[in-house]
Amino acid sequence: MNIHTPAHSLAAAQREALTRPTREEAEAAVRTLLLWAGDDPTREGLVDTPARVARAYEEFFAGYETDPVELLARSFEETDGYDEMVVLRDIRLETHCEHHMVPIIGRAHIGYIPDGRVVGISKLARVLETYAKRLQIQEKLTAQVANTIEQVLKPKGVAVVIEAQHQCMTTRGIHKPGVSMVTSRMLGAFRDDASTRREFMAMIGAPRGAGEG
Ligand SMILES: Nc1nc2c(ncn2[C@@H]2O[C@H](COP(=O)(O)OP(=O)(O)OP(=O)(O)O)[C@@H](O)[C@H]2O)c(=O)[nH]1
Ligand SMILES: [Zn+2]
Repeated sequence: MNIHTPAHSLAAAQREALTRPTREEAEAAVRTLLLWAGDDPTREGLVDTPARVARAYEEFFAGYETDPVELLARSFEETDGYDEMVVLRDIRLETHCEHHMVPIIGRAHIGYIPDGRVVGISKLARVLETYAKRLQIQEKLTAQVANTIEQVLKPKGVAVVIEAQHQCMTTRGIHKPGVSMVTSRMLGAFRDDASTRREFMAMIGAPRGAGEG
């Protein structure tokens, strides 16, 4: 695969090479996991669980079916020259860790400085949601959201900060509840100009240290 393949199409291209199992095969896999956990998949409480899990997976991983670039396709130019920062803060984030397939729960903050065009503000949250409904690591999710906004909208700058708790660290393994991971991706003016970055950090009430360096 060409290294210049845009991030948003990577998952789609990779998936083309894969054969999707049938619903029955997916449910059979869940039955195997129930047995592996040590339970009896034929008992009353579990007999419908494979179907429920398959439906839940359709919801958790619906983001493979959506092209985030299309979400940003409609933009508006009648802004009377508005060229200040636009920030969407405290967007609830739910995604799944690609290592353990357990939830990562947190908040995201997205900012950009328009260059003649603005986008419907809900679309920024939709871009986040599309990438979040795929298996993720937080760094990749952060970069994908910022890169997509930059590629499509071509603004003067894009900033994305994500703070999240990883259940693979809170409910298993190292068991450290209360620990958040903070990631940021700064592009354009947010990367080049410290005062722009500080203004964004102040607007989102950023955790100390986020986005610096
Ligand atoms: N960088 C990064 N690491 C993550 C993320 N989500 C989970 N991880 C880490 O991925 C690593 C996977 O490490 P492994 O040693 O392969 O797996 P493991 O034996 O289950 O690791 P432990 O969680 O330490 O028990 C762990 O350190 C997780 O904490 C993420 O979004 N970003
Ligand atoms: Zn994990």
